[in-house]
Amino acid sequence: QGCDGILCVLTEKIDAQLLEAAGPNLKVVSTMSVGFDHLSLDELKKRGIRVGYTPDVLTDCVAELTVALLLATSRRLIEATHEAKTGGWGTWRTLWLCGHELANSTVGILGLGRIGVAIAERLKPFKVKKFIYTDVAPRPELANMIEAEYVSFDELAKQSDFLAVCCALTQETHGICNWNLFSKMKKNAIFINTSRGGVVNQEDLYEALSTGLIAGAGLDVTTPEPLPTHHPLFTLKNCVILPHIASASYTTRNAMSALAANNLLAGLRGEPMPKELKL
Ligand SMILES: O=CC(=O)O
Repeated sequence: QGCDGILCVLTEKIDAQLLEAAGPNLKVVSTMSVGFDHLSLDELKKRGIRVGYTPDVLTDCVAELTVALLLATSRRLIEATHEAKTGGWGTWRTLWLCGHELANSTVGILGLGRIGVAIAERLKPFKVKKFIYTDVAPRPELANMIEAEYVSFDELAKQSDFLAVCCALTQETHGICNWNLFSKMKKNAIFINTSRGGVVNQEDLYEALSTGLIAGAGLDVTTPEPLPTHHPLFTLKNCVILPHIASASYTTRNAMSALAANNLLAGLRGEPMPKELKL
């Protein structure tokens, strides 16, 4: 109540109720995140409150984690360490713990932005054959950087050996990764999500993974967060779940903190913010 600025993280909902409670002094909301689906932008705009966020500084870190999660899922690393530790490691067996490799594969990106480009740049040296992407419209400047081809949503589903979700959570993308998508994907496909849990219909994903419709999924984000430990997805060997750590390096979290603080201070002083969200 009565505060001039709010610095928040992605788990804190900034909605009408909170803004009402804060009252008319509130000038700026600064979130320490690139995502802003936890902010009611209409309500903020209506009240003339400025918004800061932290794009760019986390791109490399998030892309790196996405590649790590993709490899952990496709090469079954979590299962493998578990087997090694718990006595499952017997004689060398021809097809034991086989996974899927990136060489000669098609990688699909759902929502091509800075992070999608950074992921593709990192995957290219693994000898990926082709990058494809879909978005609301073609994004030639970004796509040219990674020689990615624009395809329809259906083609993305059909052609991808690896599918990385990199889009923001909006009304349009809510639940977009559902049975319609999974049922068109290849049996060997690996689904990776480091954006927001809300883009995935988790019941459909569970069905797809447990019936072998797709080969595996790596999720850094879920609904809800934390995902309850009894959630069915945790029972699946072909589902690797991380606790939303994509930007968790010391360097990146320090950069995000500093940027969020500087956004807040600039907003309070009525100066241009280093990274302001245009409302
Ligand atoms: O998920 C993390 C972020 O939005 O920064």
